[in-house]
Amino acid sequence: MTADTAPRIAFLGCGSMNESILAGLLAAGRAPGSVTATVRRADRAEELRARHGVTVLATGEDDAANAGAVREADVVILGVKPVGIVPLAREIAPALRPTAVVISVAAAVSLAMIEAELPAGQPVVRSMPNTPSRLGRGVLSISAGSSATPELMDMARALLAPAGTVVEIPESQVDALSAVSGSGPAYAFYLAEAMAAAGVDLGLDPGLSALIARETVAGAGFMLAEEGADAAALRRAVTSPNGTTQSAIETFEELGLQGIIGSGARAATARAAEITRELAGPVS
Ligand SMILES: NC(=O)C1=CN([C@@H]2O[C@H](COP(=O)(O)OP(=O)(O)OC[C@H]3O[C@@H](n4cnc5c(N)ncnc54)[C@H](O)[C@@H]3O)[C@@H](O)[C@H]2O)C=CC1
Ligand SMILES: O=C(O)[C@@H]1CCC=N1
Repeated sequence: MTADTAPRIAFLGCGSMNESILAGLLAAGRAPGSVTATVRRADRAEELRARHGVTVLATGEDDAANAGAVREADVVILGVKPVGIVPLAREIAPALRPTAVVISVAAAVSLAMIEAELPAGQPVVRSMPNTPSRLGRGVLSISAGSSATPELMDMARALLAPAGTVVEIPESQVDALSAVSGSGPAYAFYLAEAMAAAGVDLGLDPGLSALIARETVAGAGFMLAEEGADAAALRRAVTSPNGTTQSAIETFEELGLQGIIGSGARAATARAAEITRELAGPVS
């Protein structure tokens, strides 16, 4: 895709999440010239320019950086912390092209909260991505705002597809999806940390234990990524009857690990709802 034909994208707030999507799109061939990003700090802007070759504006240097980035954009991806989304939408509203699609990747900020700040009819999409988007292996949900037509959702799907698997869901399911795939990479990394700690406990050198835990979770991830993979079947293939793995899995079951993971996911959705309430402010 050349910079001339590709939709022009503005990434507003380019931290952990938006940089992951940006990197995924660039790795798949998107032209750096079709992208502008904004961040707060000049040193972070320089880092992103050096790493990705895209235009990056720093709000710390230029108050009008966000407005400047969106003026020519066909797609605007809001990637600041949830508390910053509504003020950012308000800030860019006068500079948006009427046809520009605004995609928010923020947890807990509803389509209605964003739409309320934008000109009537501005198309808005809510997305819940995850950081493996950087490798083109993300999961990215999309949910349509009130002015997002099916054609526009097809466009959003095609735009994000190079970053990973795109699934369209009703907005009511975003918090649940976020508890599985949005936060999920952290659960997998946490598992790798726990396995490394277990190895050290069993007497392994810490460096060796970290290496084998990391490579094992990554290797298992590659197997899960194969066409038609089934997590339970893959697990059974490792678990010899009356063998060592069976002992480990039975211990996990006895200690209620599945329930613990369920509780963690429920806590994530509860926190999302709580942040939404905090952002909405006191009901008068
Ligand atoms: N980190 C993750 O794995 C995921 C994050 N998200 C969502 O993505 C959003 C961003 O999260 P992270 O990337 O983790 O945060 P982050 O703190 O790494 O990135 C935020 C970036 O926004 C910049 N920023 C803040 N205010 C700005 C403004 N007014 N104008 C321009 N730039 C501004 C900051 O300088 C920073 O670079 C959040 O709303 C979060 O809910 C969603 C899914 C996964
Ligand atoms: O932790 C968070 O709030 C964000 C949303 C999903 C992943 N990270």
